[in-house]
Amino acid sequence: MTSTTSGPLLRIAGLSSGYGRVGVLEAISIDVDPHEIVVILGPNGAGKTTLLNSISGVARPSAGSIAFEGRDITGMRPEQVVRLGITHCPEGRQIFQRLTVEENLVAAHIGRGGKSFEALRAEVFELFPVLKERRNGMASRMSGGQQQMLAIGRALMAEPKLLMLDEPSLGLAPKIVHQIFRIILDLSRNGISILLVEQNVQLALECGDYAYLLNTGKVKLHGPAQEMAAHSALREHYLGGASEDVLHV
Ligand SMILES: Nc1ncnc2c1ncn2[C@@H]1O[C@H](COP(=O)(O)OP(=O)(O)OP(=O)(O)O)[C@@H](O)[C@H]1O
Repeated sequence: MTSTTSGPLLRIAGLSSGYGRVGVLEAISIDVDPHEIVVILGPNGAGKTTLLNSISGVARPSAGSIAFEGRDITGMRPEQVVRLGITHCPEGRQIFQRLTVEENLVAAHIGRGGKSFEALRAEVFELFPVLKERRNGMASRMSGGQQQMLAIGRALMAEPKLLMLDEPSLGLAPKIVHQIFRIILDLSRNGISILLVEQNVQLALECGDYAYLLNTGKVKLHGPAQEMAAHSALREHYLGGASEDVLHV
């Protein structure tokens, strides 16, 4: 196992994965380059969350490999994966509802990258001033948008090199969604690579660099985000009935 800084940050090659005997992903190959926002699209049940779960060590790969910075992390336990610099911000936010904003941030600080809790908290408060205002308030009392901000803030406390976001716009008002996407772009400009699962196809492709379309556990289409946005097959896939071939835009 060698570690290298050239090549993709994350390389998934021929990955099959699922839960116990339930196979979900079939021979998936995906790359995320440093500083890139890579978007994962696909209808309900396509396997998008399973992909993130496989990277973060929650779902078990049965074939293929996952390499991060050139190091094989296939099948590693979640706490090891986080320590290497991959943070998963799950769908549904999963913050500690009965803790305050501040307590949520404390719980997420694992001392991975060397920055102090205070320094990281200051960065999170700068990105999300509302979290500073509500730092002593109970998480459960916050709006959906504020809870999503807290979920991202928590993920940042682990100083990720790769941040995986699972449907961060789900259930949020358009104004808040745009705010969240602006933050995602800022994070990527600051050097964090992003793997973004998103149902808001248009916004995700506007913000992303490269995109993959999953359906029934397979990559059906992939290419630069701008070209994907113009691709009629993308629409067909959402409506069903597209060809079984993998199309490379
Ligand atoms: N814990 C689990 N155990 C067994 N099967 C699961 C589990 N979680 C998900 N699945 C199954 O895996 C398949 C893919 O689910 P997954 O959540 O990865 O899809 P998705 O693309 O993220 O969809 P959604 O947009 O609905 O979240 C589905 O058929 C689902 O029923």
